[in-house]
Amino acid sequence: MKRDSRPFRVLIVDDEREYREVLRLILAEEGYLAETAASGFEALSKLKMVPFDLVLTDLMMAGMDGVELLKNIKKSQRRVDVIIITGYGTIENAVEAMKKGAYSYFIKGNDPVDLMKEINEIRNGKGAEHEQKSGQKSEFDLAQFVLETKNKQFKRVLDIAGRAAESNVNILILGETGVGKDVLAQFIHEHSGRARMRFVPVNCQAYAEGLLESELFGHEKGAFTGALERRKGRFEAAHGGTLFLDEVGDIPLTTQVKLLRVIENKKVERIGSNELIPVDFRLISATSKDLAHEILAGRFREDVFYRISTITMEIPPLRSRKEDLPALIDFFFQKSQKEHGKEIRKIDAGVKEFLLSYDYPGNIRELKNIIERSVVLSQRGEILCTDLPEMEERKGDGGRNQAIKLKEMRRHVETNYIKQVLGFCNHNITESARILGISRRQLFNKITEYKIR
Ligand SMILES: Nc1ncnc2c1ncn2[C@@H]1O[C@H](COP(=O)(O)OP(=O)(O)OP(=O)(O)O)[C@@H](O)[C@H]1O
Repeated sequence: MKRDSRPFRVLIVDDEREYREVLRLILAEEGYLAETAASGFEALSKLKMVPFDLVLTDLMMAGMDGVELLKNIKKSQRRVDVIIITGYGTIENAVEAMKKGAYSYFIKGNDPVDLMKEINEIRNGKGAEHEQKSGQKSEFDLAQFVLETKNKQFKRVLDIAGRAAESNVNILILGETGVGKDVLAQFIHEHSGRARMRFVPVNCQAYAEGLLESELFGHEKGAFTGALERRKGRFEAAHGGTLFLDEVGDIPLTTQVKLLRVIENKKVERIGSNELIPVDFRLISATSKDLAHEILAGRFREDVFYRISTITMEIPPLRSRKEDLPALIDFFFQKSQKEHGKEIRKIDAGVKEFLLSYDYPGNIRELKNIIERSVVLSQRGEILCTDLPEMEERKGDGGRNQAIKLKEMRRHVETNYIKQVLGFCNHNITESARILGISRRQLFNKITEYKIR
């Protein structure tokens, strides 16, 4: 939903006349239609008459405070976003207010440029996105996923995820690429007490080392070349909600040290600043790497591992839960037809057989892609074997499998024959090599390779 087709109306509520007037002037200069109210009561009566988009309200006010006002607004006008304005001493209350549906909070005395950015964000539509999060309707639509399973191991994972969601503990999700770690992280967030707040994913693999730190911790203007503006990091963005560190195994060691500090102290320091900003987040991490191996190789810190993995769960690869394939295949066919406006009336028996027996090294992502592509490429409502290049590749694979078998056969025959000759020659290597028609060195190599004793 774009809101910039009509004037964006902001209501400033503060019992301090000077402050609300200054804010009104700044907002007017930025092109907003700003009005003021001196109390929560006045604000509510103005809200009844004028359709405001955003309310900026002071937290501490006589009569009705900012949180009370927020509750009243969310009761009757859920679409109106609210930013809480607060002093340093009352940040905790502002955080509580965010849990009750405030969009964010702004500390009096901070640079108003930050506040303007936040307001712009709301105007540009992110507010609408957030509104979904803070309202009854969830952005993560369970109907978009198959979270029922016939597989014992995955059933257990879902059960643990559901129970762990209610707590605040750090969760580590393991599993091969494409098994649905991201989906499970969102599932946990949506079942937690933080569901109304943000779910902030960070793909740690996607950033160069320095950039990852700035992404996570934020930076001050001029903190490094290219830091043209002050920027909040993802820890701050996840305040009150859930931070999801995807591919956590790819975080460089130096960043891991800093990460550990934030996880332990729940305070973040933007790059180029000494100020410690309190952050309240729930941490979910995921990786497709073998972290035990990474720790042994000196690429992952053991202390970080223990911090992030109070509860660990591993999603099984799709090839080991083939009993779920029929439901998943059906789901992705339905979804793709709807999304691409196509109707599939006939699917080749060979295609079905292939989809049910293929091993999916790319897991659910691969299954989803194969089906989506076949639906997009389908003609006259039919899906043919030729629409699935994976089937052709597999035919080629048949040849490779045969080659492996031949190699095994050769190994078997050679091992037995070498053993016989060695016995016949009383384990004399020179004599055995002569009979076999190979050099001493070649025979040594074969004895080692075939582990002949
Ligand atoms: N249970 C599910 N139901 C429907 N779709 C799913 C399910 N699990 C995963 N998917 C889909 O499969 C794709 C891969 O899922 P996801 O990104 O969660 O995997 P991942 O394990 O996090 O992968 P990576 O390790 O590459 O980050 C996504 O498009 C996702 O929507």
